Amino acid sequence: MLKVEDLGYWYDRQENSLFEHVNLNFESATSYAIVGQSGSGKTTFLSLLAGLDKPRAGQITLNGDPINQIGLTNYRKSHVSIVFQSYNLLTYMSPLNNLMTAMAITNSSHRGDKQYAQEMLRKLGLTDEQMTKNVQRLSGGQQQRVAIARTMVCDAKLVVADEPTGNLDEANTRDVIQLFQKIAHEQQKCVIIVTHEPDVAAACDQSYRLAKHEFKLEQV
Ligand SMILES: Nc1ncnc2c1ncn2[C@@H]1O[C@H](COP(=O)(O)OP(=O)(O)OP(=O)(O)O)[C@@H](O)[C@H]1O
Repeated sequence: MLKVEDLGYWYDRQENSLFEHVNLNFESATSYAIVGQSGSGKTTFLSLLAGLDKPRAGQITLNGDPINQIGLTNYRKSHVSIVFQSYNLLTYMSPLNNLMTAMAITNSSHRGDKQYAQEMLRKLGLTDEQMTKNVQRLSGGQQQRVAIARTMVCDAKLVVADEPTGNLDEANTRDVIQLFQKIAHEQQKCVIIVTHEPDVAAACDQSYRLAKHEFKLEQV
């Protein structure tokens, strides 16, 4: 589904490239962990996959089409959902309105379907009362569930997450991993998670380690 071809990246004034000649395939209905030492370039790599930045070398294709030809704005809107460590919800809105807004902006096939959004939030453990109050009044675990529900109501087949469990306790981390597995296997999406946590990486179907400027497939 998503193919990384001869990818290279370096920041201006950086002496060495972060990575070069990276070739990887990411398939639908599969979850992937990206692990590696702090500063090795995991977040940078994810930002290229999400179309937030452009590669210095090589290209990324989605079902055979280079993402720069799809157009990065269009690619981000229609093909990718992003989950951040800090949730990145619209803080002046309720969980329900966060989902309704995301469905409208991304032109989801569920656009305008309030019942569907409520059903998803209920599935993720939010009560009817919680889904209509301001998101800032929810716990971190609940807010991350809302961020995950947001990816579930959008049609994008690629879900990328940067340290999605970084602010969560063990129980919430376990729940969140299970949700990502469901998104991969039940919604047939491609889920790519940058993580420092061995338990999160072990729960994914495949794991890649970024080390010494290249990615190695790691058995988990
Ligand atoms: N905007 C930037 N300009 C210059 N250098 C940057 C920029 N963003 C990141 N870097 C540097 O690039 C390297 C890789 O950063 P990146 O955040 O991708 O690593 P990471 O593996 O995700 O790290 P961590 O695990 O600590 O989050 C680091 O040395 C970082 O300091």
